[in-house]
Amino acid sequence: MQVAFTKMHGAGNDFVVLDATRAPLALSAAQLRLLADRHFGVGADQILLVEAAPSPEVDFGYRIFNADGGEVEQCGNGARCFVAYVHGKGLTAKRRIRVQTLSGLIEPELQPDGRVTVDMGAPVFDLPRVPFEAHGLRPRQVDGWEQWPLDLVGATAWVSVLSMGNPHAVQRVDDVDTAPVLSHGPLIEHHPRFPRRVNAGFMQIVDAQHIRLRVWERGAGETLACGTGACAAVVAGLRHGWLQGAVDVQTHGGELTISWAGAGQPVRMTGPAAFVFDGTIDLPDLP
Ligand SMILES: N[C@@H](CCC[C@H](N)C(=O)O)C(=O)O
Repeated sequence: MQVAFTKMHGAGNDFVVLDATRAPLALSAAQLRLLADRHFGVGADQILLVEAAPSPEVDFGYRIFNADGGEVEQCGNGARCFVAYVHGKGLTAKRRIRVQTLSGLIEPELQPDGRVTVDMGAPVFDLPRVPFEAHGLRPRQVDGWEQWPLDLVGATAWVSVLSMGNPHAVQRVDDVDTAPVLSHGPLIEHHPRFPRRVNAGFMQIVDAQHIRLRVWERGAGETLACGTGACAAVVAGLRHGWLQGAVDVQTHGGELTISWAGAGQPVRMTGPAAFVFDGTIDLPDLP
């Protein structure tokens, strides 16, 4: 099967974007893994599927698949690339669109300078909805909000737990360059307290308006940036009182700006979205 695609990235978090607005596109998990494979396929952290609006209230449907082929609820950097894609490919003239994801509605808006701002919706702190199994665990209060202990092999990671539509465990570290992202990231991702696995964030506070962040992503490993991870880290930092106002998040792939006005309010994320190239790939039938 010949599949046309567009390669994009948002702050180095890279995507294969597929247009399924005119005809449905059903790819198996193995085909998605091949598309994402950096040696045998195109290469991407996530595959984004652009679909026709599933209801009159929205402009498009948006499905997201991790490099491991699993479908997920939300992708922040992908949301910025999504609006740049539908606008750039002439699928809509609108600069602000309403998009249905698995975890709800988001509203990305293309700015005059080419950057994109996304209303990512409100963060969720209700632990069963993350989902996080806290029974029998004792949290500690740190600067006004709880952190939870995760037993790793020979170590304990204290994490703030929340959902940005997808699950996040954020820990504060002194220095992201020396943080155990590659060794602890996979252990946190697969920790039994997270029944649907989790994205593991490692946040260094530079000052009240700046953080450095690395994220070990569920289903993709460490990426150059994670949009929902940046939102989750800033929300955690604001709740703990370590941050104030709009916060610049420095990742290995670029900078994002995140703001959040408090409980029940949506998180707003601004950052870049870039086209890399268009192509087609001959995808074999893979069950
Ligand atoms: N790169 C993303 C998040 C993609 C999904 C994530 N790995 C998950 O499994 O929840 C972003 O920019 O938010």
